[in-house]
Amino acid sequence: MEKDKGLLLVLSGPSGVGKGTVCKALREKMPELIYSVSATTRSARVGEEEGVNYFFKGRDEFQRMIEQDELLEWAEYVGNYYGTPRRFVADTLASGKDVILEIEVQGALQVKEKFPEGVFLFLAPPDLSELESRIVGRGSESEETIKSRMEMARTEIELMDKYDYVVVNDYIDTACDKIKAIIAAEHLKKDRQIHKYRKWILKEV
Ligand SMILES: Nc1nc2c(ncn2[C@@H]2O[C@H](COP(=O)(O)OP(=O)(O)O)[C@@H](O)[C@H]2O)c(=O)[nH]1
Ligand SMILES: Nc1ncnc2c1ncn2[C@@H]1O[C@H](COP(=O)(O)OP(=O)(O)O)[C@@H](O)[C@H]1O
Repeated sequence: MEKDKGLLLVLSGPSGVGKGTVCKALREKMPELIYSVSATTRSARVGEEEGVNYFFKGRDEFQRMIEQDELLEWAEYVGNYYGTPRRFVADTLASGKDVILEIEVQGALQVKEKFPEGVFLFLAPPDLSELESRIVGRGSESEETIKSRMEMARTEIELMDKYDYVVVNDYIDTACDKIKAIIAAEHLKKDRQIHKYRKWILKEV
């Protein structure tokens, strides 16, 4: 019999909302969750490692990956390209494990077109002023970039209703707990475990 496929989870939302932070905390709480490492043309930041944070590519190599259909989705974001290697996601799902993609909104919507059975989570800020404080607090952007990220955030928030779930990132721990509960519920639904529990309670197994 074919092994059950894992769940494809897509965590998205505006820049600075806390996707990276929440995803890291979630992976610590759920080590069984497999993280998809993206390819990007942006240069590595201090402390980032090839194959761990990203696969760092030149523009030509990235273009080749697009042409050879090696990416499940890709997007240009603030002057750089980002994309999800297709093969890794397909192989991991086929082996029965859950995969999480942490990607921006344009890419998430492309995945939804190709893979509607995925679980699409939008991480939302408690409000726009808190989002701005987080971007400013991170200290990685110039004033001009902050302004363009805030403008982009408004457009991205407009697309929130295309997602299956909206999780407000008020506190990292509670956001993680909400995502964990969503994953558990999606498994129950997918694996039809409710039937198994019913039989078990009625002592039919
Ligand atoms: N579409 C898409 N977006 C990605 C991918 N990998 C990362 N991103 C998103 O690209 C944006 C910029 O990422 P990065 O340069 O690491 O900056 P930071 O996440 O804002 O610190 C973030 O919103 C990431 O979630 C990918 O494979 N595809
Ligand atoms: N729940 C939260 N409460 C307060 N600050 C947060 C929270 N989640 C993330 N942050 C902070 O907000 C900033 C942006 O988070 P980051 O994970 O880099 O966002 P993204 O990956 O969405 O761009 C970081 O400085 C991070 O420490």
